[in-house]
Amino acid sequence: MSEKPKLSQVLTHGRYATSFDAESAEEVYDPRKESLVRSMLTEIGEDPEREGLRRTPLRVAKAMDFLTSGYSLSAEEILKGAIFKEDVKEMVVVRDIEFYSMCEHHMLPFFGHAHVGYLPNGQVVGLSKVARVVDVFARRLQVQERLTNQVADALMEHLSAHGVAVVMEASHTCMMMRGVQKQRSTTVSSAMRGAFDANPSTRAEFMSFIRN
Ligand SMILES: Nc1nc2c(ncn2[C@@H]2O[C@H](COP(=O)(O)OP(=O)(O)OP(=O)(O)O)[C@@H](O)[C@H]2O)c(=O)[nH]1
Ligand SMILES: [Zn+2]
Repeated sequence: MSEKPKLSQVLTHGRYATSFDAESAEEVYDPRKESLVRSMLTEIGEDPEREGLRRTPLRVAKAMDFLTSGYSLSAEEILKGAIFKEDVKEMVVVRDIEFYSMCEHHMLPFFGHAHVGYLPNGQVVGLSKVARVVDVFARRLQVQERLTNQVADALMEHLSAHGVAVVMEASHTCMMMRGVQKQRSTTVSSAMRGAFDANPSTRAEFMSFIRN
């Protein structure tokens, strides 16, 4: 795709197309969001017309759409068609799935790794879909605890598994760049469902997999 599309450019998530304002010959993507970003730039004392910032409202609008694209996706859509019968009973763990989300308090990034385990009940899921489900919920405004629970509940619902375990470890830039300014603290959250909740040895096995 060329840098400057002739008339329109459909983004990968297909929500908006870019076009050109005939009068100013400026690329336009989402006029309302771009206008809000321009106002924000003015409010913080910047000049939205200076060269380095001219395309910033458009870039920010596109970035925000990507970072919140999880609202228009569902775990069900991702998982349906990716679950297949397999006579497996042993625990499956996908670990170190990197994710990027935004805290709903400050709209600043928090990011880290998710570890997801499940106990199959006669069917397994395509492994990439586990990571995609993490992204569906991460690309929204979140708190880490809710994100962790949503991933666990979605997998539990659609896999008909004996159990699901999710552990997330993240750094919150709202605690690093501002506020309490703690650079090295990380937050760990967990959600245990089914056998992982009921059975300490199942939970311990999962924890041993993600520690090594
Ligand atoms: N539980 C939880 N809290 C979060 C998460 N992300 C950010 N927070 C916290 O949300 C809280 C918001 O509290 P407020 O006191 O309203 O915000 P604030 O005045 O900006 O707080 P400080 O960050 O302490 O300056 C802060 O303690 C943040 O650290 C998260 O994912 N989970
Ligand atoms: Zn925050």
